[in-house]
Amino acid sequence: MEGVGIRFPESVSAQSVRSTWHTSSGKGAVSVRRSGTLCFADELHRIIFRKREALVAGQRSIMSVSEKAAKGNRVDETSRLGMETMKHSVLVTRQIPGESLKRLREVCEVEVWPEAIPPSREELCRLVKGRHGLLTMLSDRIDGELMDVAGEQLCVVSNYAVGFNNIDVDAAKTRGVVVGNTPDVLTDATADLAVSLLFAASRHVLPAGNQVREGEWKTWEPTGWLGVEPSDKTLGIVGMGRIGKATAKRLVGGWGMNLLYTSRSDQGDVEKELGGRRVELDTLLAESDFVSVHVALTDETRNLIDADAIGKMKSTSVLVNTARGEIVDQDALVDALNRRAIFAAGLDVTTPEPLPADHALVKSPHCVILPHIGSATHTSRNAMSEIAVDNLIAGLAGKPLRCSVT
Ligand SMILES: NC(=O)C1=CN([C@@H]2O[C@H](COP(=O)(O)OP(=O)(O)OC[C@H]3O[C@@H](n4cnc5c(N)ncnc54)[C@H](OP(=O)(O)O)[C@@H]3O)[C@@H](O)[C@H]2O)C=CC1
Ligand SMILES: O=C(O)C(=O)CO
Repeated sequence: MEGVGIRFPESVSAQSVRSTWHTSSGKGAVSVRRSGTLCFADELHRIIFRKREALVAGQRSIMSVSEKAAKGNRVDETSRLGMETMKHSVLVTRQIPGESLKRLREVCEVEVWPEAIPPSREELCRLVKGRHGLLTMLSDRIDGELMDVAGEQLCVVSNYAVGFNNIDVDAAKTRGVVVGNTPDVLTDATADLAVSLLFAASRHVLPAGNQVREGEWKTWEPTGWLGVEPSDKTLGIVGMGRIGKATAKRLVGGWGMNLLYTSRSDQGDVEKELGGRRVELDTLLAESDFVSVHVALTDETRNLIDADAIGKMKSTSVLVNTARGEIVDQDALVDALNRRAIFAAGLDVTTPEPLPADHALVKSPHCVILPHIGSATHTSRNAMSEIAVDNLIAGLAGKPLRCSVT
């Protein structure tokens, strides 16, 4: 019997290759050489040579079936065989830093969207067709419709972010698509930025700096640019997750702030370590001098900080948001800042992103807005690339993701 030249790893037994082929194709004699090459009987051999495309499609469906069966983190031999015998096709929706894409290219056919601006919905729909995996950005909306456009073979979406509100996780689950994210490695960078925003907003850092740039700095003013200080004041952390905790550690440890926080889950360790008190949101807003938002964006947290919530804050307080723009009602925030109902705000996230330059928040002298740069350090972004690629490769192989949200 002649060999068709499809190699499989030594770790996969000849018997399992034979039975995998038989159960998946339902026909065709097969033999397995010691060299680790799968060989087919004549007729099938000819078919395969004439219609190589069909073989690839067949293997794709083997993969798709086996990976859907492998949900629940089971790895089966078919998946491993598939990894060895075919090249998956993946789309990376933006250039990402670091070397990890080289690793991806060794196991997959990789297309990277080359532009700095994300693909439009229409372009994304065109690009995802036939892909087995997607490495996506937080600006890409990955919903059931898009997954259907991609096709049944899609098995993994690896988000280049810890937040995954851009992905319809339920739609992914029902389609047997696993979803990964990149937690932990960006926690310090994002907490550092939350603290930077807190100071920038409370000390007018940007408008004061602009005065110098614009040649408007006339003299030292005893009453100019007066701000507020965090030392010994009360910090309110909305959402005591990884970044919330890291932000609290910096401000409680460094500036001796008192800590209030909201959390659905018990955070006994935070109370022990930082002496914080878990309270209802209303209490936190009313008693805090600085409020920093760190909850994930979900249907329950959308507009969590609305006009009513902002109305409970002290007129001397500062609001910081590094989580997601949709968590804060921006119209209510504009109104509060204009009325000086709160002292200032520092935002790394807005809705939409980018926020138009003529938006009232951009124009407000009491609001500092950054272009969503919380995780933008070499260390964090390189580490995010590594995790995102690890997630993608694991998902294609039907293995448990390094960081999974499904
Ligand atoms: N600006 C930037 O560049 C970055 C922004 N982010 C944003 O920060 C967020 C937090 O990241 P991270 O700390 O790593 O995530 P975590 O999962 O550790 O923390 C998320 C927090 O959100 C809370 N939460 C989740 N769902 C709800 C809900 N329905 N109602 C109330 N609270 C809820 C969780 O509370 P509970 O314990 O009660 O479940 C938890 O405290 C990300 O989701 C992302 O949106 C992240 C990185 C960089
Ligand atoms: O990871 C996230 O969720 C971000 O917003 C950017 O790193």
